[in-house]
Amino acid sequence: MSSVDISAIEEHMKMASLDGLRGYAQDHYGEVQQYRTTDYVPKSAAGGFQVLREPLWNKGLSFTPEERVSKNLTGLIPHAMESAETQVARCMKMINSRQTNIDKYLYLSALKDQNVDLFYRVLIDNVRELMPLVYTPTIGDVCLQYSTLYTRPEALYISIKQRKSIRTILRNWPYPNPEICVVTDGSRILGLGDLGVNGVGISIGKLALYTGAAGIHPSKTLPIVLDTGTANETNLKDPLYLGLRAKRPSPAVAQEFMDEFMEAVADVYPEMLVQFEDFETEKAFNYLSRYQHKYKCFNDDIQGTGAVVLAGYIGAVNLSGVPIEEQRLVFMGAGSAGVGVAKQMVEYYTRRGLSEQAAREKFWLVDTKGLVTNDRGDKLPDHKKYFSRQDNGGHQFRTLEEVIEYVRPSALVGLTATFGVFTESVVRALKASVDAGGSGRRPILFPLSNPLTKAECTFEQAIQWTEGTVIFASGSPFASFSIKHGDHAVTYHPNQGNNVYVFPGLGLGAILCKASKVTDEMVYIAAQSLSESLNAEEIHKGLIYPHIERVRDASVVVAREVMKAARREGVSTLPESQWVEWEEWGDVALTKFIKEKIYDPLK
Ligand SMILES: NC(=O)C1=CN([C@@H]2O[C@H](COP(=O)(O)OP(=O)(O)OC[C@H]3O[C@@H](n4cnc5c(N)ncnc54)[C@H](OP(=O)(O)O)[C@@H]3O)[C@@H](O)[C@H]2O)C=CC1
Ligand SMILES: CC(=O)C(=O)O
Ligand SMILES: [Mg+2]
Repeated sequence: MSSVDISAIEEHMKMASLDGLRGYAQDHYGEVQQYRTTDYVPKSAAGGFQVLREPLWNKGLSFTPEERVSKNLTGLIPHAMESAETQVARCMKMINSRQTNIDKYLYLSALKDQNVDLFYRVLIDNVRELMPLVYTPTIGDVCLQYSTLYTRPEALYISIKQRKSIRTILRNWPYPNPEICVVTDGSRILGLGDLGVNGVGISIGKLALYTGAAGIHPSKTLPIVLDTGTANETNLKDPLYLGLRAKRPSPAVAQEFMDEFMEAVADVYPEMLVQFEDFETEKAFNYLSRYQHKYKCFNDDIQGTGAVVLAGYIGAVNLSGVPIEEQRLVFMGAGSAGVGVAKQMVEYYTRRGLSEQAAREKFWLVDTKGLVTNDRGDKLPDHKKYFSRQDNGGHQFRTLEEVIEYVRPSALVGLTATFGVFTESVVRALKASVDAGGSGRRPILFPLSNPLTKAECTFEQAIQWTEGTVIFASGSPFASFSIKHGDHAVTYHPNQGNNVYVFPGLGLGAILCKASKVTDEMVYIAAQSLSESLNAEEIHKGLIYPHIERVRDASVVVAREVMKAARREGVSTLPESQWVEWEEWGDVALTKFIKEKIYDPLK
C-alpha cells in the first residue's frame, strides 16, 4: 500500500544510509542549487547504481533533477526526464512489437524485474490488453514452459526436502513483513493439470493482480511454490525441469508438510494472509477445512470462484427473464471450483428464503461419469456428496445432453477443464429448454474453464447457437464481435467470469481491517458487493461484471464491504474507536481510507 515504509525496506536490505541534508549541489543541468533532501543518500556512486538495480527503488526516467543528484544518479541514466505517459507509451510500443504472447510476457516480466513502478503503471493503464498476458490465458503457457523460460527467481521455492528449514527460507525473502502470499503446490494449474514447480507462475501472476487490480504494494506480496514432486511425466523427463524429480508423496505426507508450512508462516509472518491456489481437488477441500478456522487464509478456487460466479449469476438472473424460483442449474464439473460455486449459490438461495434442502435441489452436478447420483455405483468423494441427487428414480444420466433433456435447466455452468464439451447440440438444447418457459427468456451459459484452450465453448459459438440471446461469461477473456444484419451490425459483448474480480478486493479488505480470519460471511459479502458494483453504463450494456478497466473500483467496493463484514463477524482487530470514527461518515470515510492506502505508481 502507499503507506508502505520504504525506509524499512532500505534498512532491511542494508544497502544505504541516511546522511540528512545535502545542501548545495549541481543539478541535472549543471546549475548549482540548494536541495532540501530528505531522501536517503547513498554513500558512494556505487550506491546510485544500486538504486537503479533495485526494481523497487528504480524510477527510470521519472527521477527528478533533485533525486538524480541526491541519489548519485547523474550520468547513470539518459538526460531525458519523462512523464509516466511517455514511458508507458514506450513500453506499449515494445510490447506490440513482440510477435508472440510469450515474448510479450517476457518483456513485461523483465520490466517488472527492472522498474516495478513502471511495470504496474503500464499494467494498470492497459489492463484489458495486458491482463491476458500476466494472467490467464498466457500465464498457462508460461507455466507449461517455466523451466525453459527461467532466468531468475521471483518467488520462494520450498521443497519437501527442505521441510526442516521452512522458517529460514521464509526469512530469506528480502522484503520485510509481507501481507499476502499466494501458495500453490502446482498440482492443478488452471485446467492444465499437475505442472509441479512450474506452477509457480500462477502465484506470481495472481500477486501481480493483487497489486494491479487492488493496489496492494508489490513489496508486500510473496509468491510461494511448495515443491513436493510431480506426477507430470513430461516434466520429470525434461532435462531442464527445475523441480524435485520425484513422484508426489502420499496425501498424509503432503498434509504433514502443509501443516509444517502453515505453522512456519504463522510464526515468521503472523500478519500475512495466505491464499491457497490451484491445489488438486482433494487437497484443496482438505486444506481449506483444516486451516480456515485456525489461520488467516482462504482458497481462491473454491471461495474466490464461488463468489465471482455468484456475483455474475445474480446479474444474469435479472437479465434472463426466468424468475429466481424457476431457475434450475446444471453444472458440468464437480471439482473444487464447481462445488465451491454451487455451494456459494445455495447460500444465496437460502438467504432469499429457501430451505437449504430446496436450494440444494436446484443444482444438478455432472462429472466424467455423468449426473452425480447416490445410486450410480461409484464411491463418491466427500465434496460431491452434498449435491448428489437421490430423486433420479434409479435412472442414470451419462451424457450432458441426457441431463439437459431431463432437467430442462435455465443455466449451464462449465468447470471441467475440458475444451468443447458445450457442443452445439448441448447449447441448442439449453436454449430450447429456456424458450419453452416463455418468450423473451434468455439462457445463462458460463464456460468458465481456463485457459482458453480449456473453455467449454467459445463466445462466438454461444452467440451463434443461441441466436444472440445468451448471457455469457467465460474464465479467460473472449473478444467482442459483431454480426451483420442487413445494413447494420450488432455487437455482442462477453463477460469475463474470473476470480480476479474477487480475490484482490477480498485480500485487500482482510489486510486493511487486520482480520484474524477470512470467514464465509466475508466471502459471501464479496460476491454480493461485486454484483452491486456495476455502474449505469455497464448495466445498460447488459453486462454482469464491471468493465475490466474498472476492476480497481470494484476491488475498493469489495474491500470496503469485506472490512465491514469482518467487523460484524468479530474478526477485525482494528480498534473500535476507528470504526466509530468511520461510521460517522457512512461509507465515505472508509472508502477514502482504502483509496489512500492503494498503490498507484508514478502518479
Ligand atoms: N473462471 C474462474 O475464475 C475459475 C476457473 N477455474 C477453472 O475450472 C476448471 C476446473 O477447476 P477445478 O474444479 O479446480 O478442477 P477439478 O479437477 O477439481 O474438477 C474438474 C471437474 O470436471 C470434471 N470433468 C472433467 N472432464 C469432464 C468431462 N469431459 N465431462 C464431465 N465432467 C468432466 C471432473 O470430473 P471427475 O470428478 O469425474 O474427475 C471434475 O469433477 C479449471 O479449468 C480451472 O481453470 C477454476 C477456478 C476459477
Ligand atoms: C482462475 C483460476 O483461479 C483458475 O483457473 O484456477
Ligand atoms: Mg486457480
